[in-house]
Amino acid sequence: MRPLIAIPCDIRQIGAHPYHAVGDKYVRGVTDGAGGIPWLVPALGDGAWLDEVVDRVDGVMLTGSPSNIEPFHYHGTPSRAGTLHDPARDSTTLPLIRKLLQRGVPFLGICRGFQEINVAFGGTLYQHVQEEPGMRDHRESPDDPLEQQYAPAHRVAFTAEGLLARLTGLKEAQVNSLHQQGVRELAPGLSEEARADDGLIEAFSVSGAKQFAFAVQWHPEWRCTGNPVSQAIFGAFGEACRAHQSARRA
Ligand SMILES: N[C@@H](CCC(=O)NCCCC(=O)O)C(=O)O
Repeated sequence: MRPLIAIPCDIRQIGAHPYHAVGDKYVRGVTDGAGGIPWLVPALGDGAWLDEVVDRVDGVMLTGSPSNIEPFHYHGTPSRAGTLHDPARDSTTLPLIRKLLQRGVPFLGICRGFQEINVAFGGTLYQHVQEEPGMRDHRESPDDPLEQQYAPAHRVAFTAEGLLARLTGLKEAQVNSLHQQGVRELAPGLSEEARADDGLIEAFSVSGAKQFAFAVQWHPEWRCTGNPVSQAIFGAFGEACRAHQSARRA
């Protein structure tokens, strides 16, 4: 049996109606990268139903999204006019992350998901990384073809003897970059796993977690089977989900 891996949805407006949605590349990261069965979980907020989700799943993947976390969650200044938010997603994923840690469910965070884990643990974010002194512009050019948007954009150095270094056997990698927010203060309890040349934290794990609890600012789900670092990340996540599945059934 393949492990059941939950993917919390965004709310996307399509025509006149809001939809609960997850991008295809994330679904394929779960099927092709982690070897799991994806379960798209609607963004319905916290409640007893979320505890039941946590009880039933073998792992959770938190995706990227164009929307930004509402800054009051990290005591940030209000967003600029026109910023895209997704309060339904915030009110689902932030409590979910805390429940996952308590219940030992493996999780992988990507881009917005990486930022959510930091915020859920009490960290803060830069709202516009490119405006910080010495920081590069980490945004993609939205008019470029997808091939170019997801092409390697900059180097990240892996923390010596960290999880990424152990999983890949590498000291560094070139990664894609499609975000404008980023970790300002890393939350207590998180350990840095990779950093860009401008100093931005690009990956972390939860210190001392019993389960796989890891996140990256870049997008390993993009064509994950063609990239050795992405394969290592999804492979380890899938293995952790299978171990949790076995433990749940024992
Ligand atoms: N909005 C945040 C997070 C950026 C992010 O997750 N981008 C991915 C967009 C494409 C997708 O849906 O995968 C920021 O700007 O930092």
